[in-house]
Amino acid sequence: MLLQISNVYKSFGGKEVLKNVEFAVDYGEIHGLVGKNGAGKSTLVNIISGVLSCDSGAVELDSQPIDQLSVLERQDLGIYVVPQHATIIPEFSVAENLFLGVWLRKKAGLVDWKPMFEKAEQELREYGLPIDPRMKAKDLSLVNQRKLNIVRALFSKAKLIILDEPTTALSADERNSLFEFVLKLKKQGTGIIFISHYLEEVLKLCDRITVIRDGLSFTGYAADSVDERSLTNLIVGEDVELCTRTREPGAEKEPILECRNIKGKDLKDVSFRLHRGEILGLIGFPGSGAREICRGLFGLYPVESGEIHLNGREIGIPKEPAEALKHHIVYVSYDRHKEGIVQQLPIQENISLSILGSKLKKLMGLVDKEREIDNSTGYFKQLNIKAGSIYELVGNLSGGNQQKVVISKALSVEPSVLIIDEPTIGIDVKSREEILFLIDELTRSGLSVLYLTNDYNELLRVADRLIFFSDGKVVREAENDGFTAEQVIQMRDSVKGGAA
Ligand SMILES: Nc1ncnc2c1ncn2[C@@H]1O[C@H](COP(=O)(O)OP(=O)(O)OP(=O)(O)O)[C@@H](O)[C@H]1O
Repeated sequence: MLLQISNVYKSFGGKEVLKNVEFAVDYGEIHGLVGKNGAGKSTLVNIISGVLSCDSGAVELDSQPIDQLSVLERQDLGIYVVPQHATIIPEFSVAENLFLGVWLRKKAGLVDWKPMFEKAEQELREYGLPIDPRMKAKDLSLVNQRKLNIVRALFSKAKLIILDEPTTALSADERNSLFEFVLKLKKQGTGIIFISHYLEEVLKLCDRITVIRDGLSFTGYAADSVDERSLTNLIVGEDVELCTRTREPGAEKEPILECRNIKGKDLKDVSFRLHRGEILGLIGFPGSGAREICRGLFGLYPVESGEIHLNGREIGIPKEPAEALKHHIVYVSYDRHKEGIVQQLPIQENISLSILGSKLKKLMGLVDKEREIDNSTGYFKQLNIKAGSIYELVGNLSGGNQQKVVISKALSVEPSVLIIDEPTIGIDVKSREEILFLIDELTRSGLSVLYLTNDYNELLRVADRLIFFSDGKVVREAENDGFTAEQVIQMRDSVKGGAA
């Protein structure tokens, strides 16, 4: 075995997270690590990489104990974590990123660019990522940024690579391309730990799967884990009901939001309507205008001209989120770390951030503390946030529970238009269904939703109508009439370039 973990126990201030975990990864094995939000997956990864030490138990690499080694010492032995959020430096070239910390230098200390680019080109080709090493990393697609992170680990002679939710926000095609890349690593003998909440891909890609539940581990061969449903039940410990929206046929079509000829950098001419109580699915490649209009409606993307009508009345184009919030238009960003949470603040203050200037405002700029606690406690319970109390720091929560805080913050505004961009990132199957049920329920009392996600299976379960974006315009509209994800991909691809 490459990695062997036995009897691991870890608690945080009396909260037992891992009680007795056994886990092993062989050379050339892809090992799936799954569990509910807060089950302890990241804690286990941190124990493997050396960020945390376990309270008791053993961690061995190549049959040698590594418990006492630091993160850097473990990296030298070949353990690398590729986090979900690419750790590349966007303004640096691909080569500079690849050799970060070990840039090739001339005698005078200056960077020796020519050999550095040549070596980078050679390494990238060798590891199956033939991209231009001179390119700025920010210009790479999301999937190539993730691959660059993996190549960086390989270049540093990684034996064990831990991929933390590597397919988040990737399209179906990009996911497949990443899978091929990972399978190549497996063939070369690299051990891989693959963490994901997308059980379909875990079952497809992994040789073995370990489920962490109630602090314990259960390992089995993927081929024996009958299907997604039985794996879901093992993770959650109970049957999960899937949310399927039951639209009322002939529901009243009262427009609530209308965008007319919206133009801006990547927005060439966007017009569409959103009806009261409707969930409208937005589909399009990056840069097609789908994400740009979502952000533009919340003052996070520059819109130069056009009209936005809300409830039949023209409102100005928001220049900043506060202006959109005044109209009860809220956006949940795909990037919770940059635009969703403040790690250093407790849950209750994070949830309140969107309503400090409205619902919670008291005379003389004071905050209505009682209302703040009521509001946060309500969402804490409703979204089943896993934490000791509303006073726990958000930075201490698991990723999925942080996302629930972001959604609570958005719902606190009592939005009339909720714009959600990859809302279920990092959320486990049970929580995802709870959130979908909640959104479905809120639309029955008038909430209207713009829903943007690459997960078309999820989108098709909840959207009433779909609009397709290409080249900064809406180029096709369709009622969601029992389409499959494959059909949606075909429709999306057929409109690329602007043809309806
Ligand atoms: N530094 C810390 N201090 C206190 N509690 C912590 C700390 N780190 C993690 N926890 C708690 O340990 C538990 C496990 O968290 P962990 O991040 O390992 O879960 P996870 O399985 O990775 O979840 P997710 O799927 O949501 O990312 C959570 O309840 C979390 O709040």
